Amino acid sequence: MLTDKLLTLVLVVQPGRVLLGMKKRGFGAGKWNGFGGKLLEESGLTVDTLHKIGNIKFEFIGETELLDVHIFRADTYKGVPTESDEMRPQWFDTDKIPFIQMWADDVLWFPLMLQKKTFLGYFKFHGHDVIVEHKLEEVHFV
Ligand SMILES: CNc1nc2c(ncn2C)c(=O)[nH]1
Repeated sequence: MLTDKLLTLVLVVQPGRVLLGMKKRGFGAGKWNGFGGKLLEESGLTVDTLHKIGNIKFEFIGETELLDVHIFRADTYKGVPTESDEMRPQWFDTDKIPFIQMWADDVLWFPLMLQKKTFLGYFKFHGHDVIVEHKLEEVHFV
C-alpha cells in the first residue's frame, strides 16, 4: 500500500561470514540484524556497491501499517565496524548465524541471500515472534 513504512536492510556478506548488528534499543532491540540505511553510518561503515536481493512486506496483526523492507547485499565495505548507541556489530560464520536471536523470518530467507538468489516475501506476524502466515518465492529482478 502507499502508506507502507519503507525500510532498507543491508547485509554485508563476505566469503564465509556475514556482519550483523545487535540492536540495542528501539524496534527489534535484542535481536541480531542487518543494518538499516542510517545504521550503516552509525556503525562506522560505508558501502560502495549494494546488490538488491529482496523485498519483504511484513504485516503485524492489529497494526494497519505494513513494513516494506528492501534488502541489499554488500560484498565490500569501508570503515571499521564500530559499536554505536543503536548497534553492536559482530561477524558471524555463515554456518553459525544466530537465528534464534534474530527475527523469525531470517532463517527462511538468509539461505536464499547466501546463495545470491533474489526473492519476494510476505510475512504476517502475531507479536514480534510468531509467524502466522508467510509467502517467500525466488524471483529474478531485472
Ligand atoms: C519483522 N521481521 C523482520 N523485521 C526486520 C528485519 N530487519 C529489520 N527489520 C525491521 C528482519 O530481518 N525481519
